Amino acid sequence: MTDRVNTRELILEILLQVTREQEYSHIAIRGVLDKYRYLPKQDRAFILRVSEGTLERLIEMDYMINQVSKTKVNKMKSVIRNILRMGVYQLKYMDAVPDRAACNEAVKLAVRKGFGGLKGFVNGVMRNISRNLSQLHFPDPDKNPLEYLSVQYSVPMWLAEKWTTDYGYENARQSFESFLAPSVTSVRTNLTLTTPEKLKAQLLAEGVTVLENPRVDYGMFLFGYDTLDSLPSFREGKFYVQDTASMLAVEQAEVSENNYVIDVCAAPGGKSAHMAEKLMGTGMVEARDLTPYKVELIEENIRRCRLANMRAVCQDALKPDPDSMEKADIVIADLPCSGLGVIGRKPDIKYRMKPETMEELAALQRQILSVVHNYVKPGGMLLYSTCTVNPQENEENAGWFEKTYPQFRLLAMEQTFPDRFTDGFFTAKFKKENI
Ligand SMILES: C[S@@+](CC[C@H](N)C(=O)[O-])C[C@H]1O[C@@H](n2cnc3c(N)ncnc32)[C@H](O)[C@@H]1O
Repeated sequence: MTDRVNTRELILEILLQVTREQEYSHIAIRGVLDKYRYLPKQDRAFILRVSEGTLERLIEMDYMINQVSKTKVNKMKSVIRNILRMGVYQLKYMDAVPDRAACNEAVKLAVRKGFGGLKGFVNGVMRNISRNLSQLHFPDPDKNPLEYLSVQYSVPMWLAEKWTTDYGYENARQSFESFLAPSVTSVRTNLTLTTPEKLKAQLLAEGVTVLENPRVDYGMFLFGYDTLDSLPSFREGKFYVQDTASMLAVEQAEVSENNYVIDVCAAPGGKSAHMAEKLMGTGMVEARDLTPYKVELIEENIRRCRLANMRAVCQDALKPDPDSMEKADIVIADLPCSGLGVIGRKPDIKYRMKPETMEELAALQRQILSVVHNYVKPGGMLLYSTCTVNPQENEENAGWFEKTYPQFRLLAMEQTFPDRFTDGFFTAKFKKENI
């Protein structure tokens, strides 16, 4: 490892940004990896592995530390708490890091960050866990099944309880387990610019490992690349990073030539771009979002994917737009949600989301739906979707919508649960009767 930059200090920086400053984990990690692009691949892989792994397993790390430390984790200084968490992660999950190195580096980092007075404490906790790793106890799955789920898969108790109540214990267990599996990059071929065969050949030539997506013939999973920006195929717009469940949601909309589509909450533009690509240069997709920053993200994707039949517009979905009344063949309402289906890619969601926020989000979704359904033409479609797994935001909202707006008929509704290759996702497709 290079000694000009201390990789563990960068990992600590990421953990502090996420746990203290409430930064999103993928943004904090990406920020550091982008800034230190010049580091050797091995160092960057270490930063990614330890920061992602520690953040995914915070509850388990705290449970272990609390067994050996008189000062409980929630009473520790945040720097010390996070040094211990990342140190214990290395002890438990990284055989390639010798225990002695994990302990020594944790102590050195505490000193470097101005906590020399606590070096004995850090040393004591780390060495105690290292010596007794196999003797630490964990909740018994038979006696305390919910506590077991919470600690084993690092999910808060309320979420273990709620998911078990809503969908059953085994579904909860499998979903939580899938959140901890290494995440994959799922991509969709831009069929307006290339074919899956040609894209695959180009990616292989760029040194990427490619696995075909068995559920979508233009989808693939990519492994073994450094950053997407470093791939010419990405910069040339030949593929878009998109989860399988999102691709299947767009397939449901049955877009046809010359359709006018309004996507009311569109940034960064994944579903809109997919729609525009399916229109093969015809029709128009209007991709709207709340802020100029979000609109710029959409515009970047329009440029990169070279889509002439898509435009980005700044528009609050809660404010009725008189010019759009009954104009759209398809309205996409992929609304802000609790995001429980994407915890595998964004682990901080499981620590931040609260039941009361989920209630607020379910109410916000109803408010947005009650405005944007007006944009659908008679005979047109409304596609409601979320990337969450929560009956209140999903089936209950779909049921509420059908009851409140009887001119819409529910054609199909699907909840997918997360697995290693797919997010948890919900779609409900409605048709506006031709009356
Ligand atoms: C789930 S994301 C959309 C993802 C997008 N459909 C895609 O596939 O790439 C929800 C989006 O809703 C936007 N949003 C939240 N409140 C909004 C509002 N009142 N009006 C418009 N957009 C809003 C957020 O900025 C966010 O970009």
